[in-house]
Amino acid sequence: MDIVVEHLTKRYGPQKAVDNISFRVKAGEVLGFLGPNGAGKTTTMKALSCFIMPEEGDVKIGGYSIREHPEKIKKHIGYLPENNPLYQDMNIIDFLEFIAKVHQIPKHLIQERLLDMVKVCGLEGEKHKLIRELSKGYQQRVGLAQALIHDPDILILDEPTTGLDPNQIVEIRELIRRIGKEKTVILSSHILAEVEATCDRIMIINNGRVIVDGTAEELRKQAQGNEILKLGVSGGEIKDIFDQLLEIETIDSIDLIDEEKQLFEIQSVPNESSVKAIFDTCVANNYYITELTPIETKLEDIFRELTLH
Ligand SMILES: Nc1ncnc2c1ncn2[C@@H]1O[C@H](COP(=O)(O)OP(=O)(O)OP(=O)(O)O)[C@@H](O)[C@H]1O
Repeated sequence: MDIVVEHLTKRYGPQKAVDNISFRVKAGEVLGFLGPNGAGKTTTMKALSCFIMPEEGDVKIGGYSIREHPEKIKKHIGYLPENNPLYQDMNIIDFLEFIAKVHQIPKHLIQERLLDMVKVCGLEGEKHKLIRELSKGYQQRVGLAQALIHDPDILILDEPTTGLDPNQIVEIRELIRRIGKEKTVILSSHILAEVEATCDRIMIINNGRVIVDGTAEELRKQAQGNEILKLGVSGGEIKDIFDQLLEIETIDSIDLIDEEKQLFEIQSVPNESSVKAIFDTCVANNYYITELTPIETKLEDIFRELTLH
């Protein structure tokens, strides 16, 4: 089921929380919304889940508009809100049964769905505990189970790992990845590693606008443009090596980064690789390469560069 967002705008008073956002999500895709605090991620997710109505623009899910058919759309969406509100004094089974009834799942199917969710979300050992007795990681699993109980095609997860310890984060990410094999997933985060580890595609949002949209690899390419290599060469005088490398036409600049280890940082001209020419030059001069590795622009740097303005 595809999601099509067209010119979505939501204002709170004079402020545009979401400002003319348009994008598409294909069925089966896992999309990460990334952005600093207040960027507009939650507002966009609420509009997609029909919890708020935008002033302008539209969202179409499976061809249905949120303006005309919110009830139809809600049946296809599972939503895990920020801070995962749960009824603390219910046990897991009672809570999930309650949510199943809210979704009007036929009575004779509820038991089977409950057991399914307990299994999928790894809640077997805890299912009779009260929600307030659960660890945060398990509470988050219950949040996922309630979002999935009506078997929606689309899952919208607002900061699903916030407040979890590193082990719990890994577990929830694995669970999302597993679920993402069968469903369209949109999740938000301000942690880059999170979206990189979980999502097929990343959208960076800032001040209510989409400023970048692509795979992690595309983002890196877009940001760095040129090949950057870390090169270590021995078997010759550093000045001679430097001069020989300068002869290579595809090399744009060379920096000496460690004199003792004879390490250089090499930047190639746009759209060219210098790897083969470096290798040939070293062989021709009886130098030997101690290191040759591409330097990737860190997504952290790209994120900071794009959202600090
Ligand atoms: N109910 C509201 N009333 C007034 N302003 C709001 C309301 N909800 C959100 N905003 C404002 O809209 C902007 C976008 O908020 P939103 O919650 O969508 O951002 P976010 O990217 O999800 O941020 P965070 O990562 O901090 O959760 C913020 O400036 C926020 O203060």
